Parts: sequence; C-alpha cells; structure tokens
Amino acid sequence: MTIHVDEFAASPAPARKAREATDASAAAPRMVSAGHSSVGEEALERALRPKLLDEYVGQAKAREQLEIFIGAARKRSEALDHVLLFGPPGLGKTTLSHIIAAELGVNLRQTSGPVLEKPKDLAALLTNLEPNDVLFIDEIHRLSPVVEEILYPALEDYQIDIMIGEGPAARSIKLDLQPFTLVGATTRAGMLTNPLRDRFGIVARLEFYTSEELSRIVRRSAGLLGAPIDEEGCFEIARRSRGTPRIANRLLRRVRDYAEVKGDGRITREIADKALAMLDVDPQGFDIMDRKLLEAVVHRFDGGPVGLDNIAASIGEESGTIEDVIEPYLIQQGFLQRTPRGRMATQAAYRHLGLQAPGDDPAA
Ligand SMILES: Nc1ncnc2c1ncn2[C@@H]1O[C@H](COP(=O)(O)OP(=O)(O)OP(=O)(O)O)[C@@H](O)[C@H]1O
Ligand SMILES: [Mg+2]
Repeated sequence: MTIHVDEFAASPAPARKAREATDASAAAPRMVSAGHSSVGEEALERALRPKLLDEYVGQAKAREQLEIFIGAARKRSEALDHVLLFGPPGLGKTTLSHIIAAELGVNLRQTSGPVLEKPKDLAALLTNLEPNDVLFIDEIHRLSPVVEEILYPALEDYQIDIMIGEGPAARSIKLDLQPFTLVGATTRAGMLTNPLRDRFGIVARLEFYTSEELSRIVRRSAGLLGAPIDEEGCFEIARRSRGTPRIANRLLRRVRDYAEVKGDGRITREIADKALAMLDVDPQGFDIMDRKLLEAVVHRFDGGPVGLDNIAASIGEESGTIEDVIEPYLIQQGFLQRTPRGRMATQAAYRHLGLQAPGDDPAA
C-alpha cells in the first residue's frame, strides 16, 4: 500500500474488534501471574535477563534453530530472516529478541503493536535502521491494519511506498530500506493475519519450562542477587513457578525476603515452602486464580464442558486473560481440557481440589 505523507495524521484507525485483545500483561497483579506487576519489576527483570544464547536456559528447539540461522547470517553478513516468537507471557520472548540482536552484533530497535498508531510511526523507525539491524515489535497481533500493510513490502523487498504532495500533482516514491530483521512477539499467534504470519521465515514457539530448567534459572538469578540458596531451595521455587521464568524470579525475590526476616538469609527447601505457603502458592504452583477457575468449572458447571465466556463471568476475569495467562498452564499440566464444546475439568483437577473424580471408584 501507499502512504500519503500528508495524510499521516488523518489515517483511519478502523475498529477491528477481534484485535482489541486484552493485554495479558495488564492482568491484575497476582503472585503467580505471568505479566509484569510493576515498573520496578521490569527494571529487576532487565538485570536478570540473560544476554547471550548460551545463558538462555531451556527452549532447546528454538535455541538450536536460532543458533544455526544466526551463525549463517553472520557468516554471509546478511540480515537474519524475520523471526516470530510466540507463547504465554513471561517465557522469554523479549529476552530472546535482545539475544538475537546481541548475537548478530547489531542494534535493536524496540516498539510494540499498540504504540505504532500511524504508518508514519513505522516508516520513521524503518528508515532509521542500519544494515542488518533488528526491529522488535512486541504484541505484534495488535498492529493496526494500515500499519501492517506498509510492513508487507518492507519485509519482502526492504522497500516502502511514500506519497508526496496532494491531488493531481501527488506522486508516489519508493524508498529503499536497509536490509533488516523483524522480530515479532505475541502471546496470541492465532490472532495474526495470514499474510503477516507468512512473512516470517523463522517461527519459534516458546514452551513452558521444566522444573529442572527453572531450577537452573533460579540458581543463576540467586547468584546475581547474592542470595545464598541450596539445591533443594532452588527446586522448591522452580516447581512452584508455573513453568515460567518470570514467576520463578519473582518468587525467588519474595522467598529471599522471607529468609532474611524469618531465618538467617539462607534459602532452603523448608524456608521456600513456608514462604510460598504464606504467599498462597500451592504445591502445584497454582495460585488463587488457578484454583478459582478449577473450582468454578467443577462446582458451578459440573466439570464442564463450559464456554470461556461463562467461566470469565463466573470468576470475574477477562476471557482474554484466562485464555492467555491462566489456562495454558492448566491445560499443559493436564488439569483442564479444551474441547470443541468448551472447557472441561480433568480427574486431576477434582483430585487437586480434594474431591472424588467422576470416574474414581469410591471403594478403591
Ligand atoms: N530462557 C531463560 N533463561 C533465563 N531467564 C529467562 C529465560 N527466559 C526468561 N527469563 C527471565 O524471565 C523474565 C521474563 O522474560 P521476558 O520478559 O523475556 O518474557 P516475555 O515472553 O517477553 O513476556 P511477555 O509476554 O509478558 O512480554 C526475564 O527478565 C528473564 O530474566
Ligand atoms: Mg515481553
């Protein structure tokens, strides 16, 4: 599409209902919610963020792919193919985008879908890129359609079309861009338009971390924070972190506070267990919202199937937050199932709530 320079200010912002997704990171602060809970936390997170691929724990598949493609791009002094990173909040998408730029040895320019309101916002960023730079667009599923359209030729041919002047004298000029890499991140790959998704050569889906991986992350973070912790302490925090590094780091900081006030500062399994119980994080790592959701499905909807909107109304949470933040982990852990007719609680969910599961033999 063509951008009219004079029309920048007047470019329409069509309401696209489906795109007005709930911002997962705006979810109400929960101890175990994966979104940022404060500005201060963001600064702390930056300090704990691994800088290179070698320090990036887990995500073996994504890491292996990126290692090869980054190596090849470097060898040829070319821009890396465009990368789409998707997965639930707090799993390391932003971290990985910084690592990609660092490993390529180029600059990273960072923006996000909702911030790029007008075509000129994106044009300004694109025309200022140096060769092979990384442009990181967070929440890329929230790009406005007019902005998305000027992205297509930019991604494909490193060109954008700009319209100069008005009326009959108006003419379109093509502007060449430096070769660059777009890294897009989203918690909702399903909300990307097909033409946009098709333009990413590398697509990496980030998975929940295992307790062993989170243990390594906790140990590393404790080292950076100067908090003494033993193996079992690391593991206790790890297995109660909902498979999510952001939560692991957050729980580590709270447990450290507890250890300093209630103990001698050393984080052991016992200290971690007491601190996490105090914070209402149960042994599965579920918090109040997780339990509320499971209880609603089991008690109010007879175990399901029940539609997302009914669950949302019942527990007073946005359906987008349920879908992006709460549900993925419950599903991955086998406590909830997504069926064509709605969500269903599994036997594990009943047992977790201390109930007899429908299929259980009462005599057993
Ligand atoms: N693989 C990893 N190894 C070590 N630490 C990690 C890893 N992934 C994430 N972290 C830690 O978790 C924190 C959150 O990660 P990050 O901000 O990259 O998540 P995100 O996927 O971008 O989340 P959001 O969807 O909310 O934007 C980081 O500050 C970092 O310290
Ligand atoms: Mg992020």
